[in-house]
Amino acid sequence: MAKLQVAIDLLTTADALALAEKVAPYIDIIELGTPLIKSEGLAVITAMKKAFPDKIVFADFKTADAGALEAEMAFKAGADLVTVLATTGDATIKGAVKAAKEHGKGVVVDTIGEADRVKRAQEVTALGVEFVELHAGLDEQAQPGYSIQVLIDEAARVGVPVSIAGGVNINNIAAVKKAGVKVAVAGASLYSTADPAAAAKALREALDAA
Ligand SMILES: O=C(CO)[C@H](O)[C@H](O)COP(=O)(O)O
Repeated sequence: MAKLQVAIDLLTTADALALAEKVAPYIDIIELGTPLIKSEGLAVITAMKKAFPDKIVFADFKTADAGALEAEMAFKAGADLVTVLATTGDATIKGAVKAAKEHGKGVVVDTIGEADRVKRAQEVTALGVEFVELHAGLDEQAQPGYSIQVLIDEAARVGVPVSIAGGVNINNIAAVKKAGVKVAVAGASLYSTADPAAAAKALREALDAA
């Protein structure tokens, strides 16, 4: 069964907690977005884990260096998963994985900016990461002609555990699921809507549909 992850790209802990409260019944993973962590610091991770101890808390650090140190910071603050960039060297990913093993936690590799997402996903899976995020970031999504279909096609052929992030919404969630993802990540389609709880419920139902 695929998991549903809410990506919280808001800027305050209060707003993040309020959104999490609304969508919590329908989601498995709470992602604290990179701008949120830069705005509020590690304290937002601790606050979220304290408020939702049964959810998987995902710290979107997008680490590019000092993998062990940064992963350690995230885990000590309460994160269950932390992201490292696919574009960084294997040594950084290995360092984060080592810290994860020591804490009983996990590393997710984010392919944002990676030229060959499929090849890199296969390479880094061998380093012991939990799964790889096939990701088109917010700036890439804003480019003319962007379509999430490219990520869906990659997920269908990659052959290793992946999530998709890059504009997941109610119109494409069935195709995202059909591609065999481990996790579907939804950000703007939840936090930018008037009724995040209803939107999360609809995504959950679509994901769980046979
Ligand atoms: O990590 C991110 C941007 O770097 C976003 O959280 C991710 O792209 C998911 O959000 P959305 O569904 O709005 O694309």
